[in-house]
Amino acid sequence: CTRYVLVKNTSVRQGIVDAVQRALKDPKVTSVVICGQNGKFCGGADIREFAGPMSGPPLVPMIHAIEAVDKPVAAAIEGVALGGGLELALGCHYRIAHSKAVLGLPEVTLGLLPGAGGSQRLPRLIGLTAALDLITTGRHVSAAEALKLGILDQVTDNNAVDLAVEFVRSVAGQPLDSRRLSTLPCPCPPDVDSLLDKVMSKVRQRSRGALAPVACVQALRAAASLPYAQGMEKERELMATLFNSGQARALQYAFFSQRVVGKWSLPSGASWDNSTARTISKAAVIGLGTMGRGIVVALALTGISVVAVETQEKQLAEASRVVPAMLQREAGRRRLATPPGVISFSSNLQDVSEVELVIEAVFEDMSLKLQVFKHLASVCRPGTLLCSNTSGLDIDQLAAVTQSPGLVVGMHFFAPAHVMKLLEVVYGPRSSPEAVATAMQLGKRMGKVGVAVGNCPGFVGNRMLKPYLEQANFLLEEGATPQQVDEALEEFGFPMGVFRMSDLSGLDVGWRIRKEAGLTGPGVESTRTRQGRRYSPLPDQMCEAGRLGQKTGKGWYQYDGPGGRVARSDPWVDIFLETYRAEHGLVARSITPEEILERCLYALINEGFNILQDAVAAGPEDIDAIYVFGYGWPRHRGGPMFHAGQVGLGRILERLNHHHSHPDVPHLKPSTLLRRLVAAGSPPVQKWREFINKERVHSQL
Ligand SMILES: CCC/C=C/C(=O)SCCNC(=O)CCNC(=O)[C@H](O)C(C)(C)COP(=O)([O-])OP(=O)([O-])OC[C@H]1O[C@@H](n2cnc3c(N)ncnc32)[C@H](O)[C@@H]1OP(=O)([O-])[O-]
Repeated sequence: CTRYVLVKNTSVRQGIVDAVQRALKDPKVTSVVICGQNGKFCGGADIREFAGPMSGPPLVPMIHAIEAVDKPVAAAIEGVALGGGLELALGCHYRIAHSKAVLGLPEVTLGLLPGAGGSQRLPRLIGLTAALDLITTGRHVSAAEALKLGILDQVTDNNAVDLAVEFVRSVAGQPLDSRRLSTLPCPCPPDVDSLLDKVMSKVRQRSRGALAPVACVQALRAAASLPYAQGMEKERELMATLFNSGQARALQYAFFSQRVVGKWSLPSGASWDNSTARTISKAAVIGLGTMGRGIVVALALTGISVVAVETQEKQLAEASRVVPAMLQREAGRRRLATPPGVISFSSNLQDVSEVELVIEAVFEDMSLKLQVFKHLASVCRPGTLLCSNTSGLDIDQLAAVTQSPGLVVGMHFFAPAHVMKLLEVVYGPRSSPEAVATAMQLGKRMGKVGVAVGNCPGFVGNRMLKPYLEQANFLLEEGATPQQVDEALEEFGFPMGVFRMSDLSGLDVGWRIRKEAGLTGPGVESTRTRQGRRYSPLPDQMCEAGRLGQKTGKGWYQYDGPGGRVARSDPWVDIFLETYRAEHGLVARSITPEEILERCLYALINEGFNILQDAVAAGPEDIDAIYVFGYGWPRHRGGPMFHAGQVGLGRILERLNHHHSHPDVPHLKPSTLLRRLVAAGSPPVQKWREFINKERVHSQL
């Protein structure tokens, strides 16, 4: 048995073919072990290669050739065996892995299916039911789980390559027929059709409009019902359709944008590679409402010790009971051991004096937050980082009441904070690179996708949401129903339309903010123009009628009772809208789903261009990551800015101009950046950063 170590570069496939051929010809070689380099088996195909024509030997025949070899071939899996990497291992006769290795077929997350025989070999190895789970979710599995599922033959805590060499030597000369997966039948449960139908409806529901999960189920149906060669033909056909779809491009863009945002930079020139983060081991959270509790759990899961402070005794008692259970549940969900005794509860702000970082998560009220920050500035030791979990308040104003404004940043979590992946790290004009780097690193430790954003009302996510919500309300005034608007948005791929979402989060949240902004409340005249802009008082009137959403059992929809989850249309809302229109002399017209999407989504996208223009976000990837990870934007549509590129910037500009010129649909004035991009020939989204920087240098923005 001779070892041929494979080169790790773009010619990996050629390397494998050459090495296997040499091994076959060499009479001294009785068996073969395929391993990776530097402790990594293979992360799969290079996703960047998908944009151009593939070079080198194709994967499918290469894997077939390996499977057909009449000397035993084992894959020695260290690090990762993902996508094409695992498909290669499935072509080997044996698979031996290190206990820390991770395996999976994540192609579905890139808009593809395991198109190098994976959709046909994996079910033959582990059965249809388990293969459906792995392939339609794309989830990674540990070596221990892979062993249990039957993907692996052996797992070791020692050197996997050494064990694989020993193993293949021990089986040399034994018959290999039963090890060639393509020749085996696919183990299926008796009710195979009903299983496939159930999984199909589940994937359709989970990722509405996404093509890849559906194609994965179709490929697995072929594995269950057709001979291997025909199954491969089906796999090839489905792969070709997916490969050329806009969805695959969108999902591959989303893969890279998730990584691009980690390489943050600020307008000052500070960036991820020239700023030093502090490592935090002790933190505090102030305020144990829904957000605070989730943040405590997210911190505790990283092993950071947390002082959880709540001054209201009743709330504190409840949090002390609920938070440990939340921690245990979340640790279980992530298959982690529950970190022991890392949380201490207190009603005394004085108890945060020894921590290195504080996250304030009190009620969204500036005067309350200012009070807390003043108090923290006097209690904490010098050098403590002070962060605010605000969803849109001015970070600079908070920084101004502390002795070290450079150590103040926003950490905007999304509810539930221990589950949702997005974290907006908000830097004010005085935030230091060290503070931003620390918050970003802390977010990464918590498993978040952190995006550094500038300080402005609503930051990126909520600032873009505002025109989107406005247009949705205007559409109700003009004749749409909440169901029509929601259905159009859900058809587009959002898990929930805007009104269903508003019912879930509570209509009073926005009502309070509008009252604080002087847009509604006692003494404010009930007109459709406020502070010089078109305004819809519909959501305020819903709140005044006590319809706060699910929590009151009534909102834009009706529910079975307070806390009910199933939304049903409510004739009360129809009458309410008719009365409102009559009072204001509005004549309901028929509104198409296309108009709903244009008005809501293009308004949001237009604000995205304004945000890029104002340098509140460093690039379109930042906005797209925020919307995909925090606002339910369908991942298979890449994000709002990517989507704008797919639709065509010229088309977006033309439709915005069209709606803007309509006398009763203001606020849709196209952004200067959008106009300039169109004038420059609509460059692809990957070129926008460069374009914006050039325009800025030439003072065109
Ligand atoms: C017929 C064909 C059938 C086959 C299909 C497939 O195989 S589909 C593929 C199926 N495979 C997958 O879906 C696996 C996708 N990859 C992953 O899940 C993770 O990267 C990881 C678990 C391998 C490592 O996680 P980690 O946290 O340790 O590291 P990290 O995530 O930060 O990445 C480090 C750098 O590597 C880059 N890069 C990584 N992978 C690829 C790639 N395949 N390609 C290109 N680039 C890739 C990544 O962009 C980053 O670059 P940067 O920003 O430094 O310039």
